Amino acid sequence: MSPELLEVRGVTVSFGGFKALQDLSLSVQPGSLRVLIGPNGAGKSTLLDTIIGKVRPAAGEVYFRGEKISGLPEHLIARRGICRKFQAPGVLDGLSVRDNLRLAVRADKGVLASFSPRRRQEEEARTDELLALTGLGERQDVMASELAHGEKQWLEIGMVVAGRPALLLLDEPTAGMTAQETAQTAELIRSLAGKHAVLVIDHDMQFVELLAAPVTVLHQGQVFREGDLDHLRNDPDVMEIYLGRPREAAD
Ligand SMILES: Nc1ncnc2c1ncn2[C@@H]1O[C@H](COP(=O)(O)OP(=O)(O)OP(=O)(O)O)[C@@H](O)[C@H]1O
Repeated sequence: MSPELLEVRGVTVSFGGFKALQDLSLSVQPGSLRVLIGPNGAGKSTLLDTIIGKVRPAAGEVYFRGEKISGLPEHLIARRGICRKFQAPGVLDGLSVRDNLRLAVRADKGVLASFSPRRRQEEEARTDELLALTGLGERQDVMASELAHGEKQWLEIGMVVAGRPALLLLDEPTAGMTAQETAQTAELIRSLAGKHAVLVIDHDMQFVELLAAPVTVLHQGQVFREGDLDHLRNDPDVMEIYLGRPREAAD
């Protein structure tokens, strides 16, 4: 039995004649944190689209907990425990932070569950946990519409986590954030690892550094390198493809 949570095996994705992913293989272990980087058009978003079932591979398969999921419809893949942030129910601006999180907890447990007093208590306890996780405890009574950009992103992450995904996919979670918000987001994501496997795409190298996780570099639809950021940053071939300029210029 494979110890991997997710296994992408030899996946090729074609758009017309163009291969956005070419015989790509990658695996993610339970509770691990991994970062995907690569130049524009490397295939990062296409890879996430393929994992969640939005895009079907022309060749190769995706396995989750040892079972083949490629070819399944998106909602069935989501039900198995894979969630990409934008698939989650959106934040309701007219509700408080706490009410938004409680709704997400309730959606996870099922509507009928909230009628039992014991379940109501569990719901509140889980909501408290998510407030602590997202660092939004002091903001719990604030309307979502009043939140700063970073806080809203943390709320969204909290709402996704309410569904207890085994694998969480985050596409540029720090876009538009201040340096301080970015640092807090890195801390939040690191605290998710262990309980959830997390695969993060980002272009912001300071953020990637703060995540302190193994990095996979994609290039032209293939895995180009894997390793830690320090190592990759000193790899002239990575510099060349990542900066899109000849090695001499990068030097
Ligand atoms: N639906 C589509 N139809 C045709 N081509 C597509 C489609 N989606 C992506 N592509 C192409 O596939 C390649 C990979 O795109 P993808 O968005 O996965 O790259 P990326 O690494 O996420 O890039 P970025 O960092 O710019 O978001 C690009 O050349 C893109 O133009």
